[in-house]
Amino acid sequence: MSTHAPDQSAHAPSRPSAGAPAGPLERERAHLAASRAALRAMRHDVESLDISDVTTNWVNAQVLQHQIEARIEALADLSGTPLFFGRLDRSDGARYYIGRRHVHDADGDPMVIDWRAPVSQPFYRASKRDPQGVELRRRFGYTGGELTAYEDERLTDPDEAERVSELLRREIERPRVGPMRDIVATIQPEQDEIVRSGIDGTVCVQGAPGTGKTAVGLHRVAYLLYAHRERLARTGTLVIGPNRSFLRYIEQVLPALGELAVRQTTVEDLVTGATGVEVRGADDPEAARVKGDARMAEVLRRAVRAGVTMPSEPCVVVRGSRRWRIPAYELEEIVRELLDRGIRYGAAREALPQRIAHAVLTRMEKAGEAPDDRVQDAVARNAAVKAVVKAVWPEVDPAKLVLRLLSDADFLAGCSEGILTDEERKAVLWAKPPRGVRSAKWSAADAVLIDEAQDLIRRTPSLGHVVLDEAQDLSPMQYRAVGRRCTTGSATVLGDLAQGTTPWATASWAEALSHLGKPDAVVEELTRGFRVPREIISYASRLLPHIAPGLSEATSVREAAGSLRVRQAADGGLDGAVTAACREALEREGSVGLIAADARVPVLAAALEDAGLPHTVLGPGGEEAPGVRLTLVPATLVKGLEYDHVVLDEPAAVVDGEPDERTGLRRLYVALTRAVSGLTVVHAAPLPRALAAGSGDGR
Ligand SMILES: Nc1ncnc2c1ncn2[C@@H]1O[C@H](COP(=O)(O)OP(=O)(O)OP(=O)(O)O)[C@@H](O)[C@H]1O
Repeated sequence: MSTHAPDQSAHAPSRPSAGAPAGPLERERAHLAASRAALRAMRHDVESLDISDVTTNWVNAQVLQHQIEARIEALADLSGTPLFFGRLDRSDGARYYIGRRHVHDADGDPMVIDWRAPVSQPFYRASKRDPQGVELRRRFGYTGGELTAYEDERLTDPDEAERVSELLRREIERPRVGPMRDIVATIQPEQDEIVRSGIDGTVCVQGAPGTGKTAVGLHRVAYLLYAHRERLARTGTLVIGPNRSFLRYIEQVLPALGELAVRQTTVEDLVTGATGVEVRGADDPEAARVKGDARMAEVLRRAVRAGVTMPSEPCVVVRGSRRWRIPAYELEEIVRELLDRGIRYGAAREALPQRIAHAVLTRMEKAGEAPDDRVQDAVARNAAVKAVVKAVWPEVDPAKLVLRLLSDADFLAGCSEGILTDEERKAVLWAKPPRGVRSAKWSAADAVLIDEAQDLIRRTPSLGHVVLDEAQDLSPMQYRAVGRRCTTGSATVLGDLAQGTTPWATASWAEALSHLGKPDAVVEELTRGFRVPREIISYASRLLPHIAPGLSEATSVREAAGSLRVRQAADGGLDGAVTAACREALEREGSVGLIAADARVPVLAAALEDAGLPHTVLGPGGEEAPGVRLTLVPATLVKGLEYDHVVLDEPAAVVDGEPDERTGLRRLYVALTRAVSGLTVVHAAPLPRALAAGSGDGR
């Protein structure tokens, strides 16, 4: 492999003069300029479309105009985003430039191929061992939108050794400012297999911090939208992340890949949106654990059906001069049959009048009448039939039902007999029941219960594909809520068992996938880390035996010696040492994250203020002011995020901020694995034993 850049190459490229034979870099720049011109022409063609002749009415014109505007937007040439990042020369003589989108010339011949097209696949997968018909793979390097370097791999040349791409290293180490970027130019083979796996199967990815799970999940959505655009346009896709600050961090990736219409949400926003309840309360850990337990699904199923009563009176339908009488025992048979069929409560309620009407019609036929469908419909709407339905199979409001379940001890006891213990019932019952659905201080777990109840009444529509990130933190009931949104579709489940910090954190993917309703999903493991330098990941991995003994330690593609510093502050000098570490980090390029136990955030914010260091404090909403490089991040919000330089304040306080030691050490593991280039740990209290142990290097 060889890398060529103006600053390294013996043949520093100069601008080609007209007619002079250009060097390789000039030729590539010329192709870039031609591709940009072709893209402008494609955009111009769409802009100059005249739709006045082809649309017959106003609505069609609006729809078409909207489509055209979307297409124009999609054809924008974003200045900071290179049109292509790679080239493949195949043994059969074909040459393809690989980029974020397809560009063709005036004759329709491709100038740039979409990275998701099948011909692009070898760009990501071909290797010396398996060249896949590729002779040369060229990667391009850009500086500020300018093509400045390229790197070649001759896959069929036996004399050329395989090594880590310099451009990949540079791409990973490019300072982070602002939100997450796409990795389309450097997707690795093991990641590409997940990105391009078929739409019909659910994939679960267990991966250590920084192995690219989030990146892979987002690129998979972009890939599926390309490969199955029509199907997914009909059925929809959804990305679910742990909180709003995380969603803000990732929100630019799909638009940068040309996908503007993918909804991104949290489980909480998903279920509150669907049920219309507002989360204004919080549960204590035990109540939350019980409410999130999968056994609650059966409790709710019983609760929903608890209102069904067996008829004690016959149903008498009067039509003209005749009376038709369905005895109570026959009505009971109908009701039992509907209960046994296990269909949704609401669907059964709609079917009941038709069943009763059918029984009436059977009698009419026996009496020599010849009633048709219209008569059946009329009977089903008869007041006597309606009265039976109302009494026997009452309408159920999901929020009211959950309200009753959590306020009425007898009702809860009846519905949870043999399922919950007395203590568990006590844990979930409201001490002071609210007066109504609106005044109730619903918790996040309550909203999930209401969503489950709603689904028992009416089927939740399924999407085509759902990506679930940081999945290890979901409760079984939350997995069910996500699962019912992809019953007829598929899912990509991403997570790390070692980073689970909820009381109900997933212990095994097999169990999680069964709650999700996808027990046959394939579980893949990613272990090659891209974010965290080797020295830092092995320091953090000291915690692994205590937090997830079964998991293997992540490796790192990057050796960045000197990236880890552990400093003991003098007594009373912690805040000063922390601000000093932040100041040092700010001397370097890139973003700086100061991570601290939530309880320490106000003190540190004041210390930064006193030290005159401009910063933003990350809140649940996730706002980070543009241009401010230092962010103070509460430990509970840092999952999934990353910073070029991390200053970690008082590890012992991070551990103590959690209800138990294992969760505390997991939180610490998350905090220790956010750094791309440097980590400075500052402590006054002794380091947690699991971290200090085995250091052997005087730390
Ligand atoms: N193939 C790649 N090329 C370049 N950068 C990559 C690649 N894969 C991952 N990265 C980068 O590594 C960093 C970590 O990726 P990502 O956040 O997706 O990891 P993760 O596994 O979700 O981490 P965590 O478990 O901490 O949430 C990101 O900056 C991402 O852009």
